Amino acid sequence: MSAVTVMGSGSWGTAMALTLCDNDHQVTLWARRPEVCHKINTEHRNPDYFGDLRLPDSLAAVDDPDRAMDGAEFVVLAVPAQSLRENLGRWTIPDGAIVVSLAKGVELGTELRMSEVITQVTGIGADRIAVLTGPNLSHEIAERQPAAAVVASTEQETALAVQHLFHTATFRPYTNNDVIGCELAGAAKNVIALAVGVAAGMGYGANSGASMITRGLAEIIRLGEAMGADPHTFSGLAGVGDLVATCSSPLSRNRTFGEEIGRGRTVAEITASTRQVAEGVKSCKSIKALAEEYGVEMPITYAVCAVIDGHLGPDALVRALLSRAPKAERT
Ligand SMILES: NC(=O)C1=CN([C@@H]2O[C@H](COP(=O)(O)OP(=O)(O)OC[C@H]3O[C@@H](n4cnc5c(N)ncnc54)[C@H](O)[C@@H]3O)[C@@H](O)[C@H]2O)C=CC1
Ligand SMILES: O=C(CO)COP(=O)(O)O
Repeated sequence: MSAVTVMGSGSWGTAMALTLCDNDHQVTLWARRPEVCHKINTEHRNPDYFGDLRLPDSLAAVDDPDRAMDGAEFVVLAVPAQSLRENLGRWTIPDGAIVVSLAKGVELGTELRMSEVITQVTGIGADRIAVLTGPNLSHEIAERQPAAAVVASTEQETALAVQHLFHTATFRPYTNNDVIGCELAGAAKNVIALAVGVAAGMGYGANSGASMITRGLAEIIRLGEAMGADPHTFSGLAGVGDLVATCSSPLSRNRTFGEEIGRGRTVAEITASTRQVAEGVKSCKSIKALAEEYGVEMPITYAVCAVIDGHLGPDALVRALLSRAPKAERT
């Protein structure tokens, strides 16, 4: 049994906390809002994210970050990507703790991956950081539906420790040492899910979705290879696996956000109507900046940025992609 603290009590932090409780770890969940802590501690529910789902009695919620992390051997970071730097700046991660990053985003302005932000702000070395990613829609995980995942770390011992930490009867993490590929894949698939959602919202069917998923994968691989990722990572759970799950599922916030755009709502309207994060709405810009930096073509990502910025309507997005100059598939 290990002492684990999950920092962030939204959908994914809560689902991972209950998975860790299923493994009999001593789990503390940090929630910003005292009323969320109260509900978790007294009613064993987090209704903003999981309706009536009963959380394990052993799960303790705390609203003070220092108290939440006191004595933690593992600290699991589950706040949105664009808030990670600010939060880490306020927190003190216990000496020696292994840090697990859950956020799927690339920081705006710096274009840093989450593990890089963690090292930059806390000074914690890459050998004590792991990234957990893969096809893991939180509601399915919270219902204990079977799923696989990837734990990536440059340090094999860290990857193995985190794999062991999370491995339950229904949740099966594999290890991987390609942190760049795993993090990039997790962030970039959200952008492709926005595009697939736009097409779905406009009434297009499976052919359009599959075409965007496949060409989306091609542009993610192009960027990944330029950044030094292992191309094999993209045919694994962090790549194709997460891309297919996110782009196909009505549970995906990114796909749903795209669908709403496809139906004619504005980005401002959709953002105002949900408290949940759709990381691709911001990360599309940092991924576009990476594409520019590495000189890689990412037409779907560029078109998504134009739609999010209001420069392109949903129908123009589809036209823009189809009217590009004809080319061979493997380029
Ligand atoms: N929900 C899912 O199915 C999965 C989510 N992820 C990733 O996990 C990360 C967190 O996502 P979710 O938990 O799903 O989001 P969410 O929107 O459900 O919850 C976000 C949580 O962070 C808190 N939060 C928001 N802004 C904050 C700030 N500035 N400072 C501190 N806390 C803040 C919210 O109060 C909430 O507790 C994202 O990067 C997402 O891509 C990864 C895999 C699955
Ligand atoms: O990352 C996810 C599934 O693996 C969750 O996707 P959304 O953030 O689009 O809901």
